[in-house]
Amino acid sequence: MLTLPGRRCWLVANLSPNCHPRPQSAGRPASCPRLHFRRPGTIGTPDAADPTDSVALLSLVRNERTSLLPVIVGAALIRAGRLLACARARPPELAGWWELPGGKVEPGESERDALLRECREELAVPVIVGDQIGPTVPIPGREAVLKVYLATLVGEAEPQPLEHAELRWLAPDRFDSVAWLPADAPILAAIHGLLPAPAH
Ligand SMILES: Nc1nc2c([nH]c(=O)n2[C@H]2C[C@H](O)[C@@H](COP(=O)(O)OP(=O)(O)OP(=O)(O)O)O2)c(=O)[nH]1
Repeated sequence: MLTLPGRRCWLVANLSPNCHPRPQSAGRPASCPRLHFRRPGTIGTPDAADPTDSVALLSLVRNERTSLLPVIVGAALIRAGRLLACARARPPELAGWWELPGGKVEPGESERDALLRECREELAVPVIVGDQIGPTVPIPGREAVLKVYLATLVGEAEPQPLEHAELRWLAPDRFDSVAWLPADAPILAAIHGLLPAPAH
């Protein structure tokens, strides 16, 4: 059960496997029998949902099946068994820490589109975005979560550090040669498990 800022209601989720969402159709907004609204203090049959709230909330809940927190997306760009690591240049408190390229998902943007945009803005390269890798991780000190997707470069273009201090391609046995932002740790472990050990 969730409460929503500015909404004086509960959002109740029915997790029964027999409960299926109804798609949007002409003249009728999308609705989902899994989700109902109840005013505080009410029990029993759910209230009829306000359709405006319903659509807004469904888009939040359906937003890539994530939490209601804002999402920071990162790209695990892999080439020849190596991962692209990027040293932050700003703000001062994050400068020098290493991360995956990416950033905030803008309102109305899908997570994949945000990654395409961020890779263009930060690295000047087109990419193909694959599946999410590793867990969705809360970012310490921020009301946001980090989600990382596998990605591959399109064509021969070399990523440029347009917004970062430095870029490095790291083999799995060199992941710990740089200081990663703490939220990345479980995701790096998942990427590590995916890549073959380098031949020496
Ligand atoms: N891009 C990226 N951000 C990460 C990672 N790990 C991690 O904790 N973060 C944190 C650092 C920042 O607090 C936040 C990303 O914010 P940001 O300021 O880079 O996002 P942005 O580029 O969209 O924002 P802006 O500066 O353009 O306003 O997520 C990561 O691997 N990649």
